[in-house]
Amino acid sequence: MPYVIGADLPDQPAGQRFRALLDRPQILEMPGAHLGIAALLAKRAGFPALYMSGAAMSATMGLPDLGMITVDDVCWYIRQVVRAAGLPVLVDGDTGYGEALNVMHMVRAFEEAGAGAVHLEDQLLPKKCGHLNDKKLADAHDMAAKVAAARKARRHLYIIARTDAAASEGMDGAVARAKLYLEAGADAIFPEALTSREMFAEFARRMPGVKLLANMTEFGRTPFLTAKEFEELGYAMVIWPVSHLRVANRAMEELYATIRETGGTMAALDRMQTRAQLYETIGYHEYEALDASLVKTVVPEGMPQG
Ligand SMILES: C[C@](O)(C(=O)O)[C@H](CC(=O)O)C(=O)O
Ligand SMILES: [Mg+2]
Repeated sequence: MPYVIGADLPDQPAGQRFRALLDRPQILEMPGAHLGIAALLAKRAGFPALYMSGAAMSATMGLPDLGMITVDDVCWYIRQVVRAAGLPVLVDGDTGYGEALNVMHMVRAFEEAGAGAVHLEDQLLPKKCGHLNDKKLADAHDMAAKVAAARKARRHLYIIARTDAAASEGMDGAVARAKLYLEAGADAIFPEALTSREMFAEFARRMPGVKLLANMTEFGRTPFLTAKEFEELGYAMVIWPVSHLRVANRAMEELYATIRETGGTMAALDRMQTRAQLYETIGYHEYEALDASLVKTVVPEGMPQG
C-alpha cells in the first residue's frame, strides 16, 4: 500500500520492532538495501529487515568507504528505505562521524530518520572496509565511551558495537574489546573480518548469551557460509552488505558498453525490468488510484461535483 496512508504505518518504534525480530529463534537475515527501490525489492523477496551499508552508500555517491560521508547523507538514505519498505533497518554508523558528541548526534538523527539499529566501529579515521589491511584501531576505552554516549542518546535504537581488532590484536583482543563494549552498554557485537569458520565458532563460544552479527561480504576475508551455518555457530544476525550493489554495478557496466558498441539499448532489453514491472514494484497504480479516490472524497457535501 502507498506509504502515505498514515493508518498503515507501524505504531511501534523501529528499535522495538528490530528487537522483536531478534526474539525469534532463527537468525535475522538482512541483505543490503540502501536505496528505496532496493528496499522494495528486498521486502518483496521476503526479508523481515534490511541492512544499510556505509560502503554501498559511499560508492553510490561515487566515494570510497573511508568515512567521508556525513550523518545527513546517511539520513537521506535511511528515510527513503524506511519509507519504501516500512521494515526495521540496521544502519552502518561507521565510526560515528567523530567523537562522543558526534555519536550522540548520529543516534538522534538516525532514530528521527526511522532507523531500528546502528553499528558503530572501533577504527580511527580514515576508517576502512574491515576486510582490508592497515586499519588503525581506536583506543578501546575511547570506543567504549562512544558506545556509552550512544546509549545515553538513544530512545529505542538497537546498538551494535563492531570490533575490527581481530586482524591486529587477535581473537583475545577482539573478545576483550567486545566485553568492554558490552559493559559500556552495547546491545550486541559485530566481530568484523573473522577469517575462518573456527574463528566464528570460537568467538561465539567466548561470548555466551551475547547477540552476535556475522558479515558475509564477498571478496573479503570471511569464507562463504550460509545463514543456516552462521545460525548453527551461534550468530543472531547476518548481513550481505554490498551484494546488491555489486550485481547492479555489473549490470550497469554491461548496459553502458552495449550502448557504446551497438548504438542503442535493444540488445539489453532482455536484461531489463520492463516499465510495467517497474511500476508494479513501486506501486505506481496504487498511488494513482489513491489520488483518484481522494479527489472524490474531499469534495465537501453540497458542493457541485465537476
Ligand atoms: C559491512 C561494511 O562495513 C559496509 O560498509 O557494508 C563493509 C563491507 C565491505 O566493504 O565489504 C565492511 O567493512 O566489511
Ligand atoms: Mg561499513
